[in-house]
Amino acid sequence: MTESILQLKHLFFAFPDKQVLNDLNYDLKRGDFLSIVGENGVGKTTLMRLILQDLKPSSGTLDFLPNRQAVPVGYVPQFRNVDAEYPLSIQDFVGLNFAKIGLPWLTAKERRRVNEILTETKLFDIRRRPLGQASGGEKQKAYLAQALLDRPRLLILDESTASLDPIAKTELLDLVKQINENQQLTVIFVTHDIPLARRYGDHYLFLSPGHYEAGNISELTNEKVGAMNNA
Ligand SMILES: Nc1ncnc2c1ncn2[C@@H]1O[C@H](COP(=O)(O)OP(=O)(O)OP(=O)(O)O)[C@@H](O)[C@H]1O
Repeated sequence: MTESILQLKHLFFAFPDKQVLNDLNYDLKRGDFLSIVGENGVGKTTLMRLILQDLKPSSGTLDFLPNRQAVPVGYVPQFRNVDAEYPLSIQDFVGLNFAKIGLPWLTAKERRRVNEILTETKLFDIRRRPLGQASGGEKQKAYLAQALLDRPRLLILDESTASLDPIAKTELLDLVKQINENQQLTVIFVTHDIPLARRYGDHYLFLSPGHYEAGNISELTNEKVGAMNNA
């Protein structure tokens, strides 16, 4: 049986003036590609903040297995444009996570890892291009490369494809799916795009106010999306 890497049990979360998550239960398995969908304001970002331990559950548990240290988490944010004057090259940007205060250069081993990840994300040939002059899709791939540098076991794509053009969306998600399948990287893909959620996900978690549903991606039918959104 596939091992679990994250278990949510009776998870409740409320901001002082707003109940957001109600008794959420989910068992995330290693190597799964989980699409999380739901309308604006249902709590998708809140759930990511709980997983990233930026917020604490009001009650219930959220456990990494076998423990938190064993599950490094990578995070790719929503696309934000980088100023055209941004001075770092793509390779320096990707290597930023290795930079240490007072020691701004990388060791040979770190440089090798940066090159490996640039190759894996198909950025190697344009590694010297200033990030500010890269296309939207290339910038987002650079964020992906940065998130993969430390070999996460769980990758969160937090609306990371929103505002990319259709080709860039497909390129980014094809890359992630390849790594997901070849390296058993577990992926959480938060999106408003139901067709993309279906195309890449193995399972889905559909959040709606005060309610949720989860299942195999084939069960995420148009009828279900309509019914959940009107519930
Ligand atoms: N810091 C906060 N304090 C109080 N309420 C908050 C805070 N952050 C979010 N909320 C509220 O909690 C609810 C869930 O917000 P959240 O951002 O998790 O939703 P979401 O599903 O990610 O929405 P979207 O799809 O628009 O990104 C919303 O009603 C939001 O207004």
